Amino acid sequence: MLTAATALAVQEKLPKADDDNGSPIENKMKWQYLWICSEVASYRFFLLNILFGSILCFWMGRIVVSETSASFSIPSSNVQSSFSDPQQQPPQIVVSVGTSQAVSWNSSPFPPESQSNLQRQPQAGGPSLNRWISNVIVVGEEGRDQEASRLDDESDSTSTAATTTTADCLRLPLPQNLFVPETSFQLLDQKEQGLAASRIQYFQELVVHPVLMTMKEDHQAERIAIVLDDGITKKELLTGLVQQILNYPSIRHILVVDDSPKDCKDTWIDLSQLVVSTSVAMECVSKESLSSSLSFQVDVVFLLDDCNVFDRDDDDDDDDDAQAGGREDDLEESMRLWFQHLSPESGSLVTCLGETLPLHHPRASLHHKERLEKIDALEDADFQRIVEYDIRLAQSRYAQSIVVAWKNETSLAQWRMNEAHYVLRMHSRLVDPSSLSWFDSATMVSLKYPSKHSALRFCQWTGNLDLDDDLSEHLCTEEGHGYDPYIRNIPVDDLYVGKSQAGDHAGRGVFTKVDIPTSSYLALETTVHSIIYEWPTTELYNDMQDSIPDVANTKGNIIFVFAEAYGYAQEPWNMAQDTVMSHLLNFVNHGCNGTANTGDFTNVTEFTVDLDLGEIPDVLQTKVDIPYAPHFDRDHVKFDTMTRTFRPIAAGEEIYDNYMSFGGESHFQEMVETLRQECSGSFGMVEKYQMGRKVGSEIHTANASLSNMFRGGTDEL
Ligand SMILES: C[S@@+](CC[C@H](N)C(=O)[O-])C[C@H]1O[C@@H](n2cnc3c(N)ncnc32)[C@H](O)[C@@H]1O
Repeated sequence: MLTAATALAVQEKLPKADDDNGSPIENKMKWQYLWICSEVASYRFFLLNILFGSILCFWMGRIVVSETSASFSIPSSNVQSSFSDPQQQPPQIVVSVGTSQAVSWNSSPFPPESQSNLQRQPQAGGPSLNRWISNVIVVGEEGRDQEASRLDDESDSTSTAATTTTADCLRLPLPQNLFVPETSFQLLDQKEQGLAASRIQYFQELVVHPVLMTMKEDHQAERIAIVLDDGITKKELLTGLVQQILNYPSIRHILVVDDSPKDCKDTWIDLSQLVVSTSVAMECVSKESLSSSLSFQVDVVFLLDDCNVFDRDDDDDDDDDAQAGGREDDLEESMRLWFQHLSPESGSLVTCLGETLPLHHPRASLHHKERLEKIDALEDADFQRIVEYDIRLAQSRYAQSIVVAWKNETSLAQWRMNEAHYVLRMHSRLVDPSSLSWFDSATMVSLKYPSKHSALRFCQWTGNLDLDDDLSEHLCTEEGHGYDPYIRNIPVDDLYVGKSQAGDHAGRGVFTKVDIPTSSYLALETTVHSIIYEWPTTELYNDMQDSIPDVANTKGNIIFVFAEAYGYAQEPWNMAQDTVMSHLLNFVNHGCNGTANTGDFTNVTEFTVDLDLGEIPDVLQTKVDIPYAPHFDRDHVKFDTMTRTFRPIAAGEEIYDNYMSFGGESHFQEMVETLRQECSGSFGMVEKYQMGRKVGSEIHTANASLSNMFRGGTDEL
C-alpha cells in the first residue's frame, strides 16, 4: 500500500500518461523511471519509518526502564547484574554480563524496604501488564529468530507499527514450551531430550507456582532468590525457573546464587542468552559472598541445591547417608541465613526434602530421619509454618518431596483455599496461565494437604521419641486417624428436639431417647454435612459488617446470623472460620457451670476461667501451634465436624455442649462474657432474634440496645 501511495505521489510530479507523445521506447523508459523513483522513495520512506520508530522505541524504553528502576540500588562487584552499567540502565538490550570488576560486594543488590518500590501495589508509572509483556521477554535463540521474522513480517505489512508503543515494538509471546539451551541435552537422543525437557518443566512448574500463587494478596512476590547446585541440569533448571517466575508481573528482582564468582559468570552468560530485554533486575552472586550481614531482602527463596530432578542410583544416596551427620550444622546455618533475608510478611523458602521412600523401604528410617532434620532446621530457624508435598517425576521410582516454609504463621491459610480461589489467582496473577503445561488449580487442590504417607511417617518417627503429651496425643494417637470405626455412633434418629431445661430463655434443646455411653459419636452421619464457612468467606462477611453500616438490615444478613448464632469458630490455619451443623445437633445448648456432656472437657467453667490471662486455655485451642503438623493438617475437618460425649448420658436427658471455645482464640473473651450473661438468665441471641420477629419493631428496637454479644455486630437482633 505504501509503495503504491508513493508511486502515486511521484507520478503526480511527472508528465501525465496522456502526455505521452514520445516513442514507445521513450514512454517505456519514462514508466521505468517512474517506478524506480517510486521504489526508491518508498524505500526511503520505509527506512525513515524504521529509523523514527527505533528512536521512539529507544526513548520510550528508556522512560519505562528509568521509571521502574528508579529505586534499585546499584549492584556492585561480585554481582553479575542485568544492568551492565548500573548508573545508566539501558532499555531493550540483550543483556551482556560477565565483565564486571572483581570488587567485593559492598552494597545490597536490593533496596532496603523503606526506599524500595515494594508496596506491592502497581505504581503510578510502574510496569503495567502491557509494559511487562513488552519489557520482560525470555526467549531462546529459536524464539528470538522466530520473533525477529515475525517482526519483519509485521513491519512489511504495517510500516507504522514500530512507531506506536513500546509494546508494539517489542511484544513477544511468553514461551509456550520450555526452551532448553543446548548443553548436556545435546548428548541425549531426541526422544530422551523431549522427556527430559518435559520432566524438568514439570518440576519447575510444580516448584514455582504453588508458592507464588498462594502469596498473600497484598504481599505478592517481587524479589526472588534462586540457589542451585552444580548438577548437569543446572542450566536447564535455571532457565525454566526464570521463565516460570517471569510469568508473574509483580516480579522485580531475581537473584541467582551460584557456587563461585566464576560459576556466576558462566551462569550469567547462559542467562544472558535468554534475556532479550527486561525491566526486571537480575543479579548473580556467589554463595561465599552471601552473609547475614548483607542487608537485602527477598520474598521467596528457591533453595534447590539439594534436589535430584534426575533419578540417580540408590548407591549415591548411601553416600549421602554417610555424610548426613556433617550436614546438620550446615543446614541450620543455611536456613537461618535465609530466614534473615526473607521479608517478614510474605517471606517463604522452598526446598527439596529428597525422595519419598515407601514406609517399609530398608533405608526408610534413616531417610526419614534426614528429612525431619531438615524440617527441624527450618523450625529452629524460626519458620512458623511448614508444609510438604510430593511431586512425581516421570521415570523416577519414587516421588520427590518439596517443602515450603513460611516466616509468618498466617501464610499457610493462603495455601489452603478452595479450587475456585486458585483458579482466580492463576488468572489474575499470571501473565499467561495457558503457558503452563502441568500446573493448574486442580493440581493445587491435590497439594493442599500433606500426603497420608508424610503424616504416617511423621507419627512413626515421633512415636519413637519421648515427646510431650500434646504432640503425641493430638497428632499421633489413634484419635488422629479419622473417624474410629470402633467408637459407637448414636444415630440422629435416637435424638430429638424439645424445650431446653437450661433456663427460661434458652429456647430449644436436644435430648436423647437412649442411654449414651461415654466417648460416643453423636449423629456422625449428619455432622459430616456441616456447612463450613471457610476463612476467606468468614473474612469477607466480617469485612462487610465493618464496612457496610446497614448490612444488618439486608436479607443477606441471615447468612451471618446463622453462622454466629448456630456456628462455632475454628482457627486451624490461624484464620477464623465458622462451621454450622446442618441437622438437629444445631439446637444443642451450652451446659452452664460445667454441666456439658459433649465437646471439649474443661476443668474451668465460664465463671471460673481467668480472663485476665488474656489467652485461650490450651485445651480450648483449635489450632495446633507447631510449624510442621502433617497429621493435624489432614485431620482438621474431622475435628471440625465431630461431636463426642465425655460423660454417660441417660435416656431423656438433655445434651449440652461446651461453648467456651466457640469464639475461637480471637473472640474467646467475648464468648465467655456472653456465656456468663446467658447462664445468668439473660436472653440469648436466638431468643432475642425470634422475639424481635414475633412481637414487632418495638421489642426489636429495645433488644437492639442490648450489648452486642457476638463478634461482627448483631445489635439489631
Ligand atoms: C446453637 S443455638 C442453640 C439452640 C437454641 N436454643 C434455639 O432455640 O434455637 C445457640 C443459642 O441458644 C441460646 N443458648 C444456648 N445455651 C444457652 C443457655 N445455657 N442459656 C441460655 N441460652 C442459651 C443462645 O441464644 C444461643 O445464641
